[in-house]
Amino acid sequence: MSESVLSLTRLYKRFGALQATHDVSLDLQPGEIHALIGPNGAGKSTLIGQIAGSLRPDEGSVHLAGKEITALNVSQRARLGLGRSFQISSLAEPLSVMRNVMIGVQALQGHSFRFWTPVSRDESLQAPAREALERMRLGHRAWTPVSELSHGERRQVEVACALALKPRVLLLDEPMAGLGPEGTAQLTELLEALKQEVPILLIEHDMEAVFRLADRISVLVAGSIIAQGDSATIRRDPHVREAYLGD
Ligand SMILES: Nc1ncnc2c1ncn2[C@@H]1O[C@H](COP(=O)(O)OP(=O)(O)OP(=O)(O)O)[C@@H](O)[C@H]1O
Repeated sequence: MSESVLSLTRLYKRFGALQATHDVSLDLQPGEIHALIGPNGAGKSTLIGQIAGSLRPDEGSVHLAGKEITALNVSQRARLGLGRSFQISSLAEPLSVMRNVMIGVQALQGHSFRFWTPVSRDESLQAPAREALERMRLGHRAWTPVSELSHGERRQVEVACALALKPRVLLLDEPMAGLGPEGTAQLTELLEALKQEVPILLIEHDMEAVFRLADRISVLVAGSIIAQGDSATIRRDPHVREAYLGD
């Protein structure tokens, strides 16, 4: 196997008496989509926090492209290539799609204002934003206000915001939530095309999308990984069926 782009090693996180993650290890290989699934309260958000840097694990380590990032904060991790989209949309509704993506690039580049070039014409912000929008097939909507987009298009903009920062890894938190069948099918197709360039850790409740997209699946129940494997293995695992999928 090639070297992992992202690896979590024996992560523990406790809130008072509650062990929210318990000895969680998983990794993400180049070119793959690794899905993390589990019932409500399983610890998925807690794990995402430990990967993204908003929560510090009590024990264990996180490596990105071979470098230990366990002690780094959210923006340091983002600069090293940890890209993420959020469960709750953070787009600015009145602004154009392009402007929303550019704001993200600007924040990462660390120049919040410039003397000579108006932000809207700054090519160092526009070029990566445009490229990310093209990859999400949203080039034709670049100058449309976000308020006029469909729910599915907003999700694509959110992924574009993460992509414009040229991440090594994408962490996607329930990207299919609230999408109809058409939006889900379109995003599924886009993510399938994207994974060769940027491996994806996908947290998702839509099991049809997970089984279609994921090269590997980890099942988190009550803070512990109870099974890991490809779709076929996970579908027939008796513990997973009992704890999560139902019979
Ligand atoms: N800051 C916190 N303080 C105390 N308990 C917490 C905190 N964050 C999460 N928990 C608890 O940890 C457990 C795991 O929660 P978490 O939100 O990580 O699960 P989840 O799998 O993301 O759930 P969902 O799918 O509903 O979002 C839950 O019992 C939750 O109540």
